[in-house]
Amino acid sequence: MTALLQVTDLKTHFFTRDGVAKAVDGVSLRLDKGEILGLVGESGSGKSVTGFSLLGLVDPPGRVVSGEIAFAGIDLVKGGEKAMRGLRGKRIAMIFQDPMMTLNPVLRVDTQMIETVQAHEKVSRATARERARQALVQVGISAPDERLESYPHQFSGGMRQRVAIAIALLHKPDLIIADEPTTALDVTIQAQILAEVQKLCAETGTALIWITHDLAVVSGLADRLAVMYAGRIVEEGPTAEIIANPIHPYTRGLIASVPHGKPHGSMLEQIKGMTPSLLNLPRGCTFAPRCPRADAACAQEPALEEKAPGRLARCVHPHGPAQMEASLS
Ligand SMILES: Nc1ncnc2c1ncn2[C@@H]1O[C@H](COP(=O)(O)OP(=O)(O)OP(=O)(O)O)[C@@H](O)[C@H]1O
Repeated sequence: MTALLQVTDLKTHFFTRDGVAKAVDGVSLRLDKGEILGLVGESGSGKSVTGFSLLGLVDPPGRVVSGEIAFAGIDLVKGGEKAMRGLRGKRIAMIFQDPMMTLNPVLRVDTQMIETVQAHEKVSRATARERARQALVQVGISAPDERLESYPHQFSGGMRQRVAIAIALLHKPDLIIADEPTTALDVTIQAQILAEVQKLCAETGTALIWITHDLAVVSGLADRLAVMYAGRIVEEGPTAEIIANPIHPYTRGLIASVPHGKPHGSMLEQIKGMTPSLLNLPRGCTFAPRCPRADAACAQEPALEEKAPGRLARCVHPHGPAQMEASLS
């Protein structure tokens, strides 16, 4: 089956005065129709830049230097801004952490939503308004007629994010890229929005890339996880399998630092050390200086390899089921 999205060896670098920051350095991803991928990693690992690259939204001093982004068979890197402009907002939509990246503070919600519909489709204002109304209902906003006549500042943070999600859904996109959209919201609202987005994607067959530093958020949402570290994917596979049995020591560290499901007051583990500066990456495995398993073999840069069926990891000392059991007992 042809993938909806096939990213191959994508490199997006920032050419700064202090040197070249390889924010995305050889990322490959595949996403099928309706699939949900969680892109996780600590701050600065290159998750957002990956998302922005897929939408052609990387600004100088950054640029996509090489690789291929095939969306529904269209090469977006070769096609450049022209190919992207026809898809962005229509077949590929983005939801940002700050809904005000989507919303215009000085326009009423109906004006913005109607304009969004009419930007890609020749429909009457009344039809566009009805579509906007339905989209608000879909994301759980009650009294949609009244809400349409409001300005963004008249909404709570959670409601504003729902409106931004409704805008992303207006054209029933094939793919939504969501960059930490619930991070600023309290946990109850987060859970509600996650459940709604999951339901909407299932209903419409929309694929989703959910970018987050919080493994707990995506563990119940994503079909597959891709874990990023210093611009690269270090582990990829089905969510349930990764959570139950992480292969890469970094993923294992991320899981150990999640409070979810652990008794109140229990100690959480921290991954030692700091994320490295992209301008000064260690040679070989970039995680080695923080890794409890590192030894001389890690001086060689590991490749992303299949360690078990459907399970990829970039590590020469991967955890396996046997070691997992031994270390947990
Ligand atoms: N405008 C920029 N100029 C220079 N370097 C940048 C710029 N934007 C991003 N970078 C580099 O890319 C790296 C990855 O950034 P990115 O925003 O993708 O990280 P992230 O994993 O999404 O983290 P966060 O959750 O904090 O956004 C940054 O650490 C920085 O080195």
